[in-house]
Amino acid sequence: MPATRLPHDAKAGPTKPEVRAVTVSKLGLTETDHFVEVGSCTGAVTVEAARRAGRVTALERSPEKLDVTRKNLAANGLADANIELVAAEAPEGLPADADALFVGGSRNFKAVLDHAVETGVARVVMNVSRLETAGRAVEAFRERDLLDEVVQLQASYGYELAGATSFESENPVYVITGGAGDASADRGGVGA
Ligand SMILES: C[S@@+](CC[C@H](N)C(=O)[O-])C[C@H]1O[C@@H](n2cnc3c(N)ncnc32)[C@H](O)[C@@H]1O
Repeated sequence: MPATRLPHDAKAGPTKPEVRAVTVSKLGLTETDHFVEVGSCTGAVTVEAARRAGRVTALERSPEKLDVTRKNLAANGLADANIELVAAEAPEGLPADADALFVGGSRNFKAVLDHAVETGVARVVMNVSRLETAGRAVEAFRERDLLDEVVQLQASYGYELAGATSFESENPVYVITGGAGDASADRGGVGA
């Protein structure tokens, strides 16, 4: 896969490359999938998902940020890909035929998860950085029988200090994974 270029920036993004790698892996995207994203912001995840999924719908409540998504998709040669960009605050605007859903923005997340259950989304991944929101999100997955696992990721980046290598740490991110239906074993779920 080519490296993801993000020449256009937006507040609250981008998701770090290491977190994107795990997120996209958990989503298990294939070329027949309709991938849906809530909160595309810089489009960092949108770009990587669009290289794997057959169809993409990206929702972003901020029209300015949606424009950043659009520009970064173009910067990665994906301007003509099968991607629909929707300026809406989910659950408004969510399609009913998603195979894989990534919740990158947490507003209304319970209603978003309700929609995932109602429409039988096979793979759902939600990334959360704030502890309290992570706790509520895990509960919401569990209450809806969506939960497979929770992974806490924390990357530290090495930099040179006095001729040696020291590390600068990023905030941890909670990657909550699951899905509707009986596909837990296929997703490698551990029944968290
Ligand atoms: C943490 S950022 C996502 C970062 C993104 N994954 C990236 O790499 O740039 C969260 C984004 O979700 C958007 N958002 C939050 N809740 C939303 C909702 N219910 N519907 C649509 N967008 C939402 C916010 O406007 C914000 O741009």
